[in-house]
Amino acid sequence: MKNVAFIINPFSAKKEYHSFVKLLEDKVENPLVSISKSIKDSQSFIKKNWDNVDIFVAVGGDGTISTIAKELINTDKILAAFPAGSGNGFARELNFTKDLDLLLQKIKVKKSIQIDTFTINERLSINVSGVGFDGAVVKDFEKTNRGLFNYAKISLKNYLSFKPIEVEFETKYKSFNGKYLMINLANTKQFGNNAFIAPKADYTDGILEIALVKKFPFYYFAKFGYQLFNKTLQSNKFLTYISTSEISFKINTQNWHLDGEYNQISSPVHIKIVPKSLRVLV
Ligand SMILES: Nc1ncnc2c1ncn2[C@@H]1O[C@H](COP(=O)(O)OP(=O)(O)OP(=O)(O)O)[C@@H](O)[C@H]1O
Repeated sequence: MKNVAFIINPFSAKKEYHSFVKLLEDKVENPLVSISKSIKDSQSFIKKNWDNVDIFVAVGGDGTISTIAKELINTDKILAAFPAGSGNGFARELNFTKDLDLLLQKIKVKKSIQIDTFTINERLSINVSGVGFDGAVVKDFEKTNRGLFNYAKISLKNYLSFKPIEVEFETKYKSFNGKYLMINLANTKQFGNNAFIAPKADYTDGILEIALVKKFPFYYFAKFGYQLFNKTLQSNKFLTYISTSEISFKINTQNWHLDGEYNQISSPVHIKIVPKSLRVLV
């Protein structure tokens, strides 16, 4: 199998990493594999193999996929994924599964589509990013050994004491000014683990769904959770959506997560969709 490279993040994919390589070697003769110990490792591997690789397969979670996507934006190179993270939101939305045979079949056919990505003060996001409560949760979550259980535990622990963030939008959207639990920017429908924050999001429409979530009473957690996993948040009274290709606002926190990775971003923020900027294997 020529022109394909597999970039494995041994941190997100620690459980599957050795068995994945073994399985790959059983099915593909001399696969081009890189075990990436850092984002820099991935970047230099991609640079070194740029001319002889058409499809870069990220083996890891959304954070890994995002760091590899960054190198492929606005080029003809194709991104693929073998999901091995804790949430795998992007991989789920783009129909990447743990079925290696299926992935190899798709690689053979080499069909791709161009999807939107977006930037927050020039930093790239491909899936769902957010500020406020979930930014703070991700900050604490990164100190644990990850997993859905730790995520739920940290969320509940932080919730009661969390002070809503204050947001002041540009003139066009000033009617949305106010205090929020969190603001999520959704290019695809889900955070990961089939938690659908924006059931109407479409990664090919040139539009970003901005989910504005008000702080709800603690007893409401179960209902919010139910609707989140049931794709019915659209009707939730604590939630409003703005559909736009570009937006700016001032905000009194720097706690963001970009595709699930904690980031500090200074206010004001400018968010912009980059239409059809990433080629993805389908
Ligand atoms: N290309 C890369 N090479 C090595 N490490 C990376 C790379 N990209 C990201 N990382 C680091 O690996 C860690 C885990 O990444 P990743 O987000 O892929 O897994 P996850 O959090 O388990 O999955 P998910 O985002 O789907 O929940 C992060 O701390 C991240 O900074």
